[in-house]
Amino acid sequence: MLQVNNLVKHFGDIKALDDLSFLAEDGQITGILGPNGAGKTTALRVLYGLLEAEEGTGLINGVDSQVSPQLARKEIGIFPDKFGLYERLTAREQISYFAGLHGLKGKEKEQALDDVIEKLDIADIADRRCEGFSQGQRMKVIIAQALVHQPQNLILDEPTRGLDVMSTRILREILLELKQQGKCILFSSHVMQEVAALCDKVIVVANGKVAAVGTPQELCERTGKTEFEDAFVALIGSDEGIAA
Ligand SMILES: Nc1ncnc2c1ncn2[C@@H]1O[C@H](COP(=O)(O)OP(=O)(O)OP(=O)(O)O)[C@@H](O)[C@H]1O
Repeated sequence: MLQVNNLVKHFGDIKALDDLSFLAEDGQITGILGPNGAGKTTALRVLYGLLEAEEGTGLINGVDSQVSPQLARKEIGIFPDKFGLYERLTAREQISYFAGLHGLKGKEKEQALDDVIEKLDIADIADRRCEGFSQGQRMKVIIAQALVHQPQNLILDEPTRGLDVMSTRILREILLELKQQGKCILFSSHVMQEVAALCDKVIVVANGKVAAVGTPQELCERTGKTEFEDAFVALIGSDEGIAA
């Protein structure tokens, strides 16, 4: 379970988070949808303890990520907004590096690597250097490194940005499978259809605040619209910075 309570964060004069609170539950895919600059990345960074908010808390399975970052990170996997692979490492070495960062060693680490490589169906590329990997292969390696320590929660920041159609489809299937396993998945997006198609709950964020929370259908009903896109515009007054 992932929760932020009353987050306030400024960058100079910019109020990036303005009393932001939300909850992402186990066994669900929760989407944060908002235009450019809404505060999505800032909120996720506070949640995984990379950034300190002036007010409020970020909780991972109830553990405050500022107070107990090590404990909190055990239960969190991160798919960052900008990712790169170490081109000279093999996929297995890359994933192993992240397993090591999470304190896995020896036989336990080897078993975790074998498990995640099997789960993501990347045995055929596991011992190849990452240079030359396709987008889909890269995406799977990044997911594997996020999941190798078997966290309960997965946070993805704009995961489909720059991905081709095939890789996006594979990623969606992986997220749905993780949801079936009872994991808590939280992802940010500014792509409306993606959020509408995948999410059990949508948190609409604008100007560092929550503008609305609900299933895509609930948000349509609440605004009296049949299309999610129209509901979104009704909720935040504009669709600038949002992709259909
Ligand atoms: N390190 C920083 N220094 C200065 N301003 C920042 C910094 N990080 C974020 N901001 C500002 O805080 C606000 C929220 O930014 P944030 O990146 O959280 O938005 P976002 O919703 O993730 O946007 P996008 O969809 O464009 O990634 C923006 O006005 C942004 O310019």
